[in-house]
Amino acid sequence: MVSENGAVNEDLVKERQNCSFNTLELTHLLDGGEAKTLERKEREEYFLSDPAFKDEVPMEYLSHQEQYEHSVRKACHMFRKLQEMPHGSMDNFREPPVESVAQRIKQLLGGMLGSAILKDGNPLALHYVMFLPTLAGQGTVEQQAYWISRAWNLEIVGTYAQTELGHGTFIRGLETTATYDPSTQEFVLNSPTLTAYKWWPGGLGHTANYAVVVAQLYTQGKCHGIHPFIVQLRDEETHMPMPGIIIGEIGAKLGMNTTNNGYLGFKQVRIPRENMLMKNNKVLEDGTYVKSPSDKLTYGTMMFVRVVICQDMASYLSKAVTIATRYSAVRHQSEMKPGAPEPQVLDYRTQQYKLLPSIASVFAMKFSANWIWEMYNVVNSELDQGDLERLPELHAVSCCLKALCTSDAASAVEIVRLACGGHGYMKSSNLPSTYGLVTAACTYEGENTVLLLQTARYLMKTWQQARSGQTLTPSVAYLNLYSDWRQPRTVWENTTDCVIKAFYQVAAGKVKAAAEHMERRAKGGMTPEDAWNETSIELVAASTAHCRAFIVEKFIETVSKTDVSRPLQAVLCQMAELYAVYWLLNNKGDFLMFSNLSPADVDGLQLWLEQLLTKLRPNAVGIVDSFDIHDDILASPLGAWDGRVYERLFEESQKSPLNKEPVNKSFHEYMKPFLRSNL
Ligand SMILES: Cc1cc2nc3c(=O)[nH]c(=O)nc-3n(C[C@H](O)[C@H](O)[C@H](O)COP(=O)(O)OP(=O)(O)OC[C@H]3O[C@@H](n4cnc5c(N)ncnc54)[C@H](O)[C@@H]3O)c2cc1C
Repeated sequence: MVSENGAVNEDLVKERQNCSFNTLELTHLLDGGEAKTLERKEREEYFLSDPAFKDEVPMEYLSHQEQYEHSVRKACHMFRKLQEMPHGSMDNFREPPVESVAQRIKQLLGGMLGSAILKDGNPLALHYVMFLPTLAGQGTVEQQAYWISRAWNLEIVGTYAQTELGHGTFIRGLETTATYDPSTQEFVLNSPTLTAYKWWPGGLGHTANYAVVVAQLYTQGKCHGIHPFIVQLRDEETHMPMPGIIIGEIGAKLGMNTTNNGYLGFKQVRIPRENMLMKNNKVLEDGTYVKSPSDKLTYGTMMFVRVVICQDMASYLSKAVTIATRYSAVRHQSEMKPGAPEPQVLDYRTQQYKLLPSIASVFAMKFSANWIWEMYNVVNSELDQGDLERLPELHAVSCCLKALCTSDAASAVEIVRLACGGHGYMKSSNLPSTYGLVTAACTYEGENTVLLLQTARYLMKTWQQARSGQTLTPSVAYLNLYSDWRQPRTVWENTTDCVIKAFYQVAAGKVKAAAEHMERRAKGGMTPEDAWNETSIELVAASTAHCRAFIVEKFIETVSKTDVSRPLQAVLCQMAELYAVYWLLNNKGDFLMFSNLSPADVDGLQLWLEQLLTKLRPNAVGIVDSFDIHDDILASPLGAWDGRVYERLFEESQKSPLNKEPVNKSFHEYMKPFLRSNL
């Protein structure tokens, strides 16, 4: 039913009336408390009410070049506003004090506010996300004092240039060289081949004037592997490329078209010795190389970035499911019963199956990101005391969690986009650009398959330890418990305890199978490397099962411990169960093979899934409303709070430049002569 006079759509009004819990309570829970919700809303109001961020013509109708120019304008305005943002207005009466500038920057670059202002990527993002943290993490105290203050005050704009045309994952294979010349105390940077050109860094094309460049270090005739160097790319006044710097943008991509990803080649470019970031390894004036005692210290930044990625994935997905769920409540289609009115598409079981598990995934990602953040802090404080024991475990968990959160988010965004039928294919729905942003994260900061294989390496090691009877660290302790999956089966029960156990049984079974198959290959005469490669499909599957098991466990554990009202508790538990049963049924072969599940139990599980969908259906709109996403952040006619889907879609269509004139000149230039010539 279409609303009159701009009122809220009647279906949405009904949905909201039928919601069984207090949506504000869930909003506060997700934000981390009422004060945080208020802070968020103030921040959103401060930025989103600014007319400088509004587009007269939607960005997608601009040329590539215009899109870039608008993005730079918006990005500069965004960070200027951030600097001017009142810091203390709330300090006097709010505890804890208002968020730090670093937190605000994170919000401005993240999946909510950031993607509302710049839908297709921010050309200044890398300056904050990678350039500054690398200076902080890898520079000496003197280097930090000089470079961080210049970067922080935006006297210079930087990026992080690691990936090359020829190498991404395999960073030891990078070809850019930095050769030390003791006679001038300079490094000479060179790109010996085309494949040595840097390729991908955000902001590199036309935005940054400096970069941290990762290159093979040569001194005294010897290669010491890859190291980071600060290189000036462009003149600070004219922005012209510096001598010997070959620089530009890599071109249009599936998404993120305004991040200005660039290429960079060096022709014997000289930089002072002091521009090598020397917190860990050093080159002395005479060219002597001094190696750091431990290079594990850079793990911290990597892990921090992965946690942030998981949080961002939850944000992007929460936007997509809000759009698709509100639309599904407003959209009526077909006849369920002959002659009956067309139902809301949300009432179709298959539609619920597309939307509700995707909504549940948002919670799963948020809770597991919180959990790994706590683990990160514990392990970091242990590191300060010289205790490195849990570092490999944290590394393994962060790798697979980044991989699953990004790949789940990418498939869920696509599922809910399809759930919006044709309208989901419209750029204006904001679902295509959301997909572009999310799927990129499957590749950057560690390609997902490669990350899962890193977790697998850890699992293979711990598997050997389990076999030799050693006690294992918490996230892999299940390998001790379920190492023998051929032990007699016990009775299956549709309970969360039984389900969690089953996920771990599957993970243990898959770890064991991969380990045994690798061993068998090695015994058959294969080199360990070949055996690894031959077994890698199963290794990736083992990592995935391991990660899914702890996401399920953390989800169920978190909701059972959360102190909330009973109606909300019920909804959260249903979400956690739905998430678990959905993934269980999606992989039932594994569960039949490795857990207590038998074929006779599958019908019961299917019924459980359907019952959960039925229970959650009346709260679907309420749950996405609780995400409390500002209409300007959703930026979608399908998902706005008032549900005026058709009016808004039509309004959006009017923004197409083609509709500015009744007849396009191409009719007279091409069509008419063509049509006439056929007479
Ligand atoms: C949007 C975006 C932004 C980016 N921003 C930056 C940036 O700011 N700075 C920067 O330096 N880089 C950046 N990158 C580059 C990014 O880090 C690399 O794309 C990434 O590391 C993967 O490397 P690759 O593209 O060379 O893929 P490859 O490593 O060539 O991977 C190709 C395929 O080979 C497989 N593969 C590779 N190695 C193995 C292995 N050991 N075992 C099994 N399979 C393997 C992979 O799984 C994949 O399927 C960005 C990339 C994207 C998409």
